[in-house]
Amino acid sequence: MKITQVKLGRISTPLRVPFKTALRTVSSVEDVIVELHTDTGAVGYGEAPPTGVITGDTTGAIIGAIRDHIAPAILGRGLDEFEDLTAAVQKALVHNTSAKAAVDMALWDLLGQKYSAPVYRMLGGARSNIVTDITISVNPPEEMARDARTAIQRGYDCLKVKVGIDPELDVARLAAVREAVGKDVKLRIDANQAWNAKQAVRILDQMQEKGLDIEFVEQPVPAADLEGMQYVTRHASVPVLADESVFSPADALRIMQTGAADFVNIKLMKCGGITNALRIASAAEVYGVECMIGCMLEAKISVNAAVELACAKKIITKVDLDGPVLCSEDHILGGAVFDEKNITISDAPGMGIQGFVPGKVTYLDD
Ligand SMILES: C[C@H](N)C(=O)N[C@@H](CCC(=O)O)C(=O)O
Ligand SMILES: [Mg+2]
Repeated sequence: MKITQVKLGRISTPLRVPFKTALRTVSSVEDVIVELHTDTGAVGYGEAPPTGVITGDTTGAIIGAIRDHIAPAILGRGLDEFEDLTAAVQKALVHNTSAKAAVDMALWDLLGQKYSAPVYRMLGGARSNIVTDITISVNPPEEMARDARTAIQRGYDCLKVKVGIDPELDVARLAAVREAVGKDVKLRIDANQAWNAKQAVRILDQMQEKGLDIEFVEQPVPAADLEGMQYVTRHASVPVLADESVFSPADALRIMQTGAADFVNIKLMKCGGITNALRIASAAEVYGVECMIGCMLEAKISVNAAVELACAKKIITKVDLDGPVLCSEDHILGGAVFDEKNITISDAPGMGIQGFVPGKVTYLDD
């Protein structure tokens, strides 16, 4: 099986409600789509969203990185040299992790198709169902309470609550959400780097003193502030999960070796795909650090790839793969079934993606 064409396209999917974090507000998911065509007729699918505020990747940069750097490194090469192919993707240029992730997942999709096996089974096959949380955007407390009630009505029992805009409102936000959902719903919070270390400890302690029962806090402090993160991990009454501080396997190792966080969030868009995500998962197994599998605002191809990883590895104990259920439409055929919180993996070879609803992708060469 040889790669004969790297085809790029764009797809836009509206969100049910605007998605708001301490870093950005958006009302649609905008993705670059990758198709790796082969001489056997098999097609590998990949996807990358431009999450500039976290990865630095823009739509233009993702397209340029794949078209001008990554595609020339893999075109004409065969799947038999899989390890060299995945290495060529990572070595084609520095940074640009979203572009690398899109191509890397398409290569894994092809590998599974070549050997007629679902990717999650090739990687470990720990389970075939997972349960995701759903994100509540950061807004005034009463609006967040309303959104939390809607999520409960949709069947979710674990909410990831965004905080960090006007931090003085954050305790009131969580109090409103807890009151709206009752005591049996899990609440985890994501500050997206908005606090400083001392402020984080104060806010988290206030939340726990009020009995708000927070499962963990995600990325309380700026990505580069590992000392701050370690301070929060040591002093706060709530466990800490590192997100924006962990891009590469080396970042993950540093966090694990220094105890700067209790858990790490693996996202394909930060680490450059399944290949590096597996390295992070292996390090986590060695250090006994549980992982979350997360996503950016992504549609179903790349979240489906993350589902493959989550279903393969038991060290992934927390799931934040709500991209598809935040969308009001699904333009992608095949892959995992996203039935609100319940995600069931496809048992088709590769990653099970079958293409797109006609007319929804704008191909760049057309
Ligand atoms: C969508 C997911 N639940 C999430 O919150 N992901 C990111 C932010 C993604 C984005 O801005 O696109 C996170 O910080 O965990
Ligand atoms: Mg996060």
